Amino acid sequence: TEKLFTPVKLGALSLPNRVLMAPLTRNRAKRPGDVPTQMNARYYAQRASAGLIISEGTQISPEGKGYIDTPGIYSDEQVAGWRLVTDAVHEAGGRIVAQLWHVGRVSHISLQPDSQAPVAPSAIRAEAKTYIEGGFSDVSDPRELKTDEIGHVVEDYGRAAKNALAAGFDGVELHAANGYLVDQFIRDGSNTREDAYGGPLQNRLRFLREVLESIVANIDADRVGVRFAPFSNGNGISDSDPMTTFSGAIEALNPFGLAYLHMVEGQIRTTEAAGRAEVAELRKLFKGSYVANNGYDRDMAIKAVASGAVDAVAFGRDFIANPDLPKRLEINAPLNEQDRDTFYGGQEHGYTDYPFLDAVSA
Ligand SMILES: C=C(C(=O)O)c1ccccc1
Repeated sequence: TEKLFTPVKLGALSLPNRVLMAPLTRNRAKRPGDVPTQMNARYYAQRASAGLIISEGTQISPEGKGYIDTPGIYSDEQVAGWRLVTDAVHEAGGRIVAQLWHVGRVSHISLQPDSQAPVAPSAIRAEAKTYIEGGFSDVSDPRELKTDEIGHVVEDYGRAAKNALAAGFDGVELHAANGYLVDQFIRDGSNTREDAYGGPLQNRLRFLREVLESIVANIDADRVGVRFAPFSNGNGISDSDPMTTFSGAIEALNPFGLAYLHMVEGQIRTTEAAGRAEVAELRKLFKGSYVANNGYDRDMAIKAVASGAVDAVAFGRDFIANPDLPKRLEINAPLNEQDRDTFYGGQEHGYTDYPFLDAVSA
């Protein structure tokens, strides 16, 4: 059988196959309090045949929220809600890690505590939109985090990792991609700080290092993954030299002994550039398991894993529409049509009502 459908160990995580469910924001947490629900549990349990499920981004604090109805992982009620999800996934024989998320400047004052300005490394507004009550909106002007505030955000990541374990997750993935807070510190287009967190690359990587130290103080490093998107300009992020910046970022990961590096290989939400030469060069720098993402289809995924350069492939939108994606890929069955109108927000329709193959063939 193709290597894509064989077991793999990513750190301490033993997976039955290499078809992973990528993190997918679905904006279906319960109000008030951004709490995961039984409906979320059903959605994730339907997809338990994934080698590993990476949860949707879950904000580590109220300030870390950037879109309407995304779930948090900082309150007791949210932890109890996530417990419903992990129990359901485990009962269905699956494995799931929590993607720890802080949006930084990609937010709106209507989503912030006391309608305050979103926080960021520097007071530079992102050329980005978010969705709030009533629809899309430009993101708000952020304020710069004071040097002595940064430690509190670092602690919020550690607490979120502890909460993820308490909620029954098998591990965590640090969201360091797609122009959100960690990415904002790493890149020179969004970080113009003049303290120890800005300027030279090693300073811009300081926040990443401190956040990882805070996380691995609460959960074993071989249960921790990191997601980068070196070549994406999504959410208005930019860097003057992505290859140098992310070579340094990947080298900063190596001492931790992490479970995996997850890389969006091109522009987010497009399919260009997967497998580009620079990606192969960055891949070689990471001394650990590598999860590839960005528009892979069945043939590309089979080839990438068979080549040995890629240990697993994360599929996003295909997993929205196909709860039994690993089986469909293995037997090369047709995939369900994706309904983009129900990707973000709503209830069961377009969430838990996509058909399984046997339902279709019966
Ligand atoms: C968490 C997201 C990301 O990483 O791009 C996201 C947020 C809103 C819509 C789609 C995706």
